[in-house]
Amino acid sequence: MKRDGAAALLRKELEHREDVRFGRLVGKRRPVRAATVSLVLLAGIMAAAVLAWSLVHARALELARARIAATNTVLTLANQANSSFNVADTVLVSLVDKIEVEGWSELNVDRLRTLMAKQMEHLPALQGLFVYDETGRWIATSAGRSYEGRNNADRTYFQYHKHARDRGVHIGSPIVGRTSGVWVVPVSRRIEHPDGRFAGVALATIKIDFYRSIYSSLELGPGGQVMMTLNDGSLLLRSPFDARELGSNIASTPSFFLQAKHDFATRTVEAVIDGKTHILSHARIGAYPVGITLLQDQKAVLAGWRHSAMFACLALLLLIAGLLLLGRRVVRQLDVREQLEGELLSTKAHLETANTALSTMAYIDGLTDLFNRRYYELALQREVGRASRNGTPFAVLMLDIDYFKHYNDRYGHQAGDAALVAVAQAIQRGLRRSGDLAARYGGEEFVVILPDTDLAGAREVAETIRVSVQARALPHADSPLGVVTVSIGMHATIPHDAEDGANVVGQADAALYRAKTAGRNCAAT
Ligand SMILES: Nc1nc2c(ncn2[C@@H]2O[C@H](COP(=O)(O)OP(=O)(O)OP(=O)(O)O)[C@@H](O)[C@H]2O)c(=O)[nH]1
Repeated sequence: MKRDGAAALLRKELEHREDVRFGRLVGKRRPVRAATVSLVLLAGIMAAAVLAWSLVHARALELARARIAATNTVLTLANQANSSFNVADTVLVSLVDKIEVEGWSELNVDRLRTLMAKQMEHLPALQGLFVYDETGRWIATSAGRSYEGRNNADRTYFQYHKHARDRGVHIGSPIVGRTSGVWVVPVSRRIEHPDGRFAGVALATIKIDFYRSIYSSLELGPGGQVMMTLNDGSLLLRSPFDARELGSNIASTPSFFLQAKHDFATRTVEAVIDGKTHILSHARIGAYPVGITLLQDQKAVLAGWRHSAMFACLALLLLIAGLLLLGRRVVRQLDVREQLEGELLSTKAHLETANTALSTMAYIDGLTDLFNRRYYELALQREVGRASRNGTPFAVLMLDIDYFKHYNDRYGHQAGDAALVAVAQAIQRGLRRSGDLAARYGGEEFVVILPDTDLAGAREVAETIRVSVQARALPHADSPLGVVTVSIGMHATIPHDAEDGANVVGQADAALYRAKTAGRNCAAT
C-alpha cells in the first residue's frame, strides 16, 4: 500500500465522516425547528378558530333564546290583556242585555247599582262600571256615590256609540276617570231601544295601573320597552311609563308600522327605529283591536355574551402569547444546541485530524517520507507471521548509499539530505505491489520488505531500484562511478517462526556487506 495514497484516503474519510455527521445533525434539527414553529402557529390558529366558532355559535344561541323569551312574553301579555278585556266585555254584555230587556222605564236602578257593585268585587282589573242614558246622564255606577247632574255626553266613546250603529265592544284611548281621577282604558257598548234607536252607553273602565304593575316588573334591559296599542295606533300604555304620552297616536312611528300583519311575530329589525338593531315581537289579541309589542335593543340582549366573548378573547390572546414565548424559547434552545453541537463536531474533527497527523508522524520518516524503522519493525513482524502461516516466501532488501560520507563531506549535509530524498523516491517507485513496503532503516540505509516474493523476484526489484538510483545521475565526484549509487543485499525465505524472520534481515545485511566488498552499485545475495 502506498503511503501517500493511504494518507489521502484517510484525510478524505475524515472529512466525509465530519460532513455526514454534521449534515445529519443539522438536517435533523431543521425539521424539528420548522415543526416547532408550525406547531405553535397551528395551535394558535386552531384555538382562534375554535373560539371564533364557539362565539358565533353562542351569539346565535343567545339571540334565539332572546327571541323565544320575547315571543313568550308578548303572548303571555296578550293573553292577560285579552282576559281583562273579556271580563269587562262580559259584564257589559250582561248589563246591556238586562237594560234592553227591562227597558229604561221598568228598570230598577237600585238593583242594577247593587249588581254592578257586586260584580266589581270579583274584578280587580276594573276601576268602575257605568251606565248612561241617551243624553249622557249618569244612570248607575258601581261606585254607588251621588252623581246627580253629571253628564258624560262629551266623552269620545259616548259620541261614538251615539252615532255608530255598532253593537260590538268599543275600546277607547286612555282617559282620566271623572270620579276616580286615575288613568283608565274605557271599554263600552251601545244600548238600544227595541226599535234600534240609541238608548245610552254601558261603560267598564280598566285601570292602567293594572297593566303597568305587570309591565314594569319585566326585565327588558337598557332601551327595552313594551306597549299596548289599539289597531288605529292609539297608545294605551308604554313601559317605561310616561303619563304624557297616554292616548297619543303612534301609528306613524316605525315601531308601530313594523308590527306584523299576522297575529304574532318576532323578528330582527335593523337600523329603522333609532339606528340600532332591535328584536321586535308583536302579538294581536284575537277578539279585540288591541296589540302588544315588545322591543329590545339587540346590543343590550347580547351584553352578557359580549362580556364572555371579551374574556374568552383575552384568554386566547394570553394563550397565543404564551405559545409564542414558548415556541421562541424552544427555537432559541435549538439554536444554542445547534451551535454547541457544531462547535463540538468541529473540535472533534480537529482532534481526530491531529490524532491522525500524530499517528502518521509516529510511523513516517520526516526527511524521506518513507515509513520509519518503528513501522518497519511492526510490518516485519506482521509479514513474517503471515508468511509462516501461509507457507509463502518473503524477501528483504537492505540498501545503502555508496561513499555517502564523502558525499556529505564534499557537497555538505543539506545536499546529502536531498540525495537521501532522491534515493528514497527511487526506492518507492521501484516497488510494484501494494503490499511491498520501503522504510528508512537509519542514516543512509534503507530496507524493503517484499511479501510473497522469492529470491528471483527480490533480485528484479533490487535491480530496478539500483538502476533507477544510478539513472538519476546525482553527481558524486568522490565515487569511482561519478554519480550516487546504492549497494543492495537481499535474502528470501519461507519463515517458520519469528527467529527465521530476524534471520532474513541478518542474511540481507550480510549480503549487503558482500555487495559493498564486491565493488558497490550492485545487488548481492
Ligand atoms: N546528509 C546526511 N547524512 C547522513 C544522514 N544519516 C547518515 N549520514 C551520513 O552517512 C554517512 C555514512 O557513512 P559510512 O557509514 O562511513 O559509509 P559510506 O561513506 O557510505 O561508505 P560505504 O557505505 O562503505 O560506501 C555518514 O557520514 C553519516 O554522517 C542523514 O540523515 N543526512
